[in-house]
Order: sequence, then structure tokens, then C-alpha cells
Amino acid sequence: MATNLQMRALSGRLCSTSAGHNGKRIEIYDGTEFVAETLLPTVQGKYRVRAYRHSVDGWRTYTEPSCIMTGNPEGCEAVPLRVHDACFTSEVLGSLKCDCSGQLQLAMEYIQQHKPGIVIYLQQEGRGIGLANKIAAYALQEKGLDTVDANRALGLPDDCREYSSVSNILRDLGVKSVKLMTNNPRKIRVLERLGVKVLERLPCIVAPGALNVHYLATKRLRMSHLLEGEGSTVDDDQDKEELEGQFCHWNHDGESALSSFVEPDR
Ligand SMILES: Nc1nc2c(ncn2[C@@H]2O[C@H](COP(=O)(O)OP(=O)(O)OP(=O)(O)O)[C@@H](O)[C@H]2O)c(=O)[nH]1
Repeated sequence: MATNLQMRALSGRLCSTSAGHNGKRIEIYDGTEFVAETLLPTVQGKYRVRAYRHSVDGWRTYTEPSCIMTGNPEGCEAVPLRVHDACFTSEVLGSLKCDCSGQLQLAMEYIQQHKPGIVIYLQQEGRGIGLANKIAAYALQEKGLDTVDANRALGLPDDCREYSSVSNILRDLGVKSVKLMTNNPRKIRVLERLGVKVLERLPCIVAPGALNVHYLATKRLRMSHLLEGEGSTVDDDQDKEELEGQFCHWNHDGESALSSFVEPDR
């Protein structure tokens, strides 16, 4: 059962209500539905975009994960995968305070160059606390708090993202294993707990700028992000994480499906 604080954080990332949930329903796995696929031409090339809906509360509310693909990753091993969480401020407004937009760009380019590849884009703004809460956290950062302490000062978790849609989508596609584009070893561990086979970590590093250098240092020092730029194995990353940083609170409400996870039989 979520606490009040957790609910307050969760409410930030739930983007839609069941009132609008009247489209096509093809439930692929517990809590995730496939809606449709289209071909999207972009400045970086063509992508297949698959739309999903995902609920962790019995469809009272839901989010809309997108699966952006190059080539045909269905049934493949070692597929490059970026699991990316929304950042309205950088991706839409061009904010220079973080590295999110640059990471998305890198991943989109990478999967054009290394087909087949996947970017799963999740509506989990502000590490799951929602846009308004993230702006409130930014207001506190203007007063000198770092990205971790600002969340805590608001009574919000450091991170309340949940990733069960990712394992469901990969199972839908029959993807057998991935090379995960991330600097965050904890993200690897969470996905592995959900049954995703992560063969390798691909660093996803954007050169720091004057306005995000402190933010990136905080992610490295307090959230154990690996920002040195060197590739490494999953085991190396996990050893390193035990040595660095303060433990980051993750609320994995919604990942209870883990206990009933069964391997897909394809
Ligand atoms: N609460 C909060 N969220 C932020 C802040 N800056 C960026 N974000 C959000 O952080 C999320 C991305 O998380 P990051 O911690 O940058 O990286 P990550 O996804 O854990 O790890 P990578 O896979 O290496 O990118 C996005 O949802 C952004 O909206 C901030 O100062 N406060």
C-alpha cells in the first residue's frame, strides 16, 4: 500500500484517467496494452513507433509508453535499448539544466546506426514525481539545494519511477536480451529484477555544459551514476555502486507483477 507521500509523488506521473480509456484494448501482459504501430519519418531517419497503455492501479489511471524502434528487433538477442523518462523542460523547452534531451538524441542516433534498436519512452517526468513537483524542486535548487535534497525538502522520493511496462513491452516483442544505454547502475538492477536480460551497459554520456555540470556531479556522487565515459560490464557497475554514493530511495509500487513473472514461451 502506498503512503501519502508516495501517492503524492505517483499522482505526478499518472497522465490520464480511465475516462479516456476507450480505444482498442489488446492486453499483452499484466497492466500493459498494445494500441497501434506507425512509421514515423524524422530528421534523424525513420522509426517504427509502437504505442502502449500501462496501468499499475487496475486502469483507474494509466500512462502511455512509446516504443521507438529501428529495424526488426522481434525475437532478437543483444538489442541496444534506451529506457528514457520524460523531461519536458529539456526535450520540449530546451533547458540546459540537465542532460536528458542530449541523452535521448544520442540514443535515437545510436539505434539508427545500430539496427535493430529500441528506445522506450516513459511518461515519468522528474524521476516520477511529475512536472509540477519537478518545477518546485527546481525552485529549491535556485536556493542552493541539489537535485536530491530538493526532492527530499518537498517530502518526495528521490526516485519513484517504475519499469514493469518495459519488461512487458520487451516480452511483447520477444526481445531476448538487451544492451542497455544508461549511466545508472540501479536502472540495470531494477530491469533485471523485472526479468529483462541485460548483457551489457552502453554508456550514454553527454558532455557537461556550464549550466548542468553541478547537476551531473550530483548524479555521480549521490546517485551513483557512472559518468566517466568508459564502457564496463554490468558486474563492474554493480561493484562500483556499492562503493559510491548515498543510497537512492526508489519506490517500486507497481512492480509487484515481478513476483508472478513468468518467462515468455516464445
Ligand atoms: N526530480 C528531478 N527530476 C529531474 C531533475 N532533472 C532531470 N530530472 C528528471 O530525471 C529523469 C531522468 O533521470 P536521470 O536521473 O537524469 O537519469 P536516469 O534515467 O536515472 O539514468 P540514465 O539512464 O543514465 O539517463 C527525467 O524524468 C527528468 O525529467 C531534477 O533536478 N529533479
